[in-house]
Amino acid sequence: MTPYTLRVRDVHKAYGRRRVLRGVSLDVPRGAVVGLLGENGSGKTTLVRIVCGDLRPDSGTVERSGRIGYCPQEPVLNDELTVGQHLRFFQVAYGLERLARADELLDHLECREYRHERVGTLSGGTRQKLNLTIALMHDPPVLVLDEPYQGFDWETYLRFWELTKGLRDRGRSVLMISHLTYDSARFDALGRLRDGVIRFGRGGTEEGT
Ligand SMILES: Nc1ncnc2c1ncn2[C@@H]1O[C@H](COP(=O)(O)OP(=O)(O)OP(=O)(O)O)[C@@H](O)[C@H]1O
Repeated sequence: MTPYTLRVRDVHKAYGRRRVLRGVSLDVPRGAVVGLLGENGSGKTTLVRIVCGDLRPDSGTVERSGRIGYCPQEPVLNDELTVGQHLRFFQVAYGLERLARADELLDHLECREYRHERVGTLSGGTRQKLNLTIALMHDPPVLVLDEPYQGFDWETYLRFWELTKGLRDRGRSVLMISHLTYDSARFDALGRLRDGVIRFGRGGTEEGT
């Protein structure tokens, strides 16, 4: 069995003449949390979309074992539906028998009380908690989180990292886009996307954007 649950090799992607990715390679081992930094427009979202299978690379390969959980930067939620209705929708989409993991996540993020609220009435931080819950509720082996703590207050931010530690301990592989300099020590490895390629340092050794 491969020690990697996500492996990206020599990925290239251009939009017309703009060559955004010029040979990106990346491994996310089991039980590792890998951070990805990069300036605005460096190609992070392009790479994430390719990893998730939402966009085809011009060349190169992406291998991943099993399902993926994707937490996009902009929550894709329906304002007219309640939190609970979103969870039921994704329960069916993911083919889950029960919502036990979703309930656990809502409890951990302290937002179970919003279960019957329409999403259109929620604060930005609470919408983001739901966004994250949806990405994690089917407990996939590979997670791609695009600035997952946007809008979180400090307590929730710390809870988020407790949650991430739990994912690491259970052997999940996490690729996380981050913009925060003080985050860097929390990653097992940290890559910076610049000029179309990723250069790696160990977590805690790389400067922020
Ligand atoms: N669909 C598209 N068509 C043409 N150009 C695109 C498209 N998507 C992205 N780009 C361009 O590709 C480059 C990389 O964009 P991308 O969104 O991947 O960067 P990013 O690192 O995620 O940026 P940010 O930090 O601002 O979110 C940018 O110059 C952007 O304008």
